Amino acid sequence: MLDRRHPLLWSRRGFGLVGIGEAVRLEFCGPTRFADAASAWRTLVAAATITDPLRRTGTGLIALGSFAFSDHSAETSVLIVPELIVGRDVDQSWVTRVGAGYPAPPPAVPPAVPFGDDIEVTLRPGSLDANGYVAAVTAAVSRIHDHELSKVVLARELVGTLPAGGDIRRVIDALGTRYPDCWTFCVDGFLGASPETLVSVDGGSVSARVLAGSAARGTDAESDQAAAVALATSQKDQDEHEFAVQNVLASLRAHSADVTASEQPFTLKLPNLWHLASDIEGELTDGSTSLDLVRALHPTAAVAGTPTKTALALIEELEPFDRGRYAGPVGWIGADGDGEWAVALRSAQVRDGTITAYAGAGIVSESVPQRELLETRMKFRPIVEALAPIE
Ligand SMILES: C=C(O[C@H]1C=CC=C(C(=O)O)[C@@H]1O)C(=O)O
Repeated sequence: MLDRRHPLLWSRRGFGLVGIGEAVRLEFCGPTRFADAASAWRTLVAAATITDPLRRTGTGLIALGSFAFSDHSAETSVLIVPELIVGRDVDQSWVTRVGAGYPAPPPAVPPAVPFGDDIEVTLRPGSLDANGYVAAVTAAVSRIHDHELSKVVLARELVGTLPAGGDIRRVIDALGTRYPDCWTFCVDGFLGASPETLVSVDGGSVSARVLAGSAARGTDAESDQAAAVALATSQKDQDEHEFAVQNVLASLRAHSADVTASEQPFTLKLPNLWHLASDIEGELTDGSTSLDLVRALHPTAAVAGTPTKTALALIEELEPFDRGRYAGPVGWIGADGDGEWAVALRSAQVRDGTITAYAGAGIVSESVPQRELLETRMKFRPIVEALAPIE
């Protein structure tokens, strides 16, 4: 189903949107990228004639989007309206056709093209190797001890070369199969499987899933359970998590008077690690679209730090690379403004035969640099393993 050359996908469990072709491509950059995208989307929707007899999540006119993390990134942020959208939920499937003429011609879903050969890519450190990362974390901890900030999220990249003609649909398929509880996405060559919902808007309700605080899975049932309990009771992880929850609540309060977080974080089990997680819910009071809320929320403390401005400045100082779309918002928006956006974690950008994967860790005053390095290694696993042939 996925377009081999330009796969466009958003999916989790039984829900999925696949885009084929590009009817409209909108590009944005710089500090105004979210505001520009929100306003461009309103303009586009106002000019469109939409026939949507099903009127359910993901039907009608939609755009898939991916945004750069930093205001200063050289990476473009995009909203792509596919020519053809194939949607699926647990009980129904649909096809939406987008065209310049009206009425739109009947949808013709192209035949599925079989996957190409297995892909095998070895990823190597990019601009920050293991020692460089440990040094950056050490520097960050000392800045936290100097009371410049409370938390900063530091990332590193791994880089590899895709074999000529490599079919990245294999990578996307592996991510979706191994991480069914994560958002599997691919937009404009940027792909991944993220466990973190930045924001979801559905018929006036807003929700988010905040993640911060991680632990390795155990090697057997007993040690796995012990790892989850240790995470749930670790003061360091609780503190790191609380920064992230408070940050999201503060951003959403302006748009939802009754927004609340689950009383205690819970432990979320993923194949590669445990996370501390909190679900946040509320009713929207100001008619914001999902893109308006993306703008209000990004960057959260789970990917930047606390306070945000100081953390962003330290990231620019200590990370010798452009994060591109890693840790930026990725997702979709519909004509009514509803939509689902994830924080683009466990992700990689594919461009001109090169694949760059990213992973980071939240650094707080008790952080041990070598442990944070190991944590990033675990967070690379989804991408690293999706790039290895199935055994
Ligand atoms: C920055 C990443 O994870 C964030 C999300 C969940 C847990 C995190 C942590 O425990 O450090 C990070 O804040 C990443 O996966 O690259």
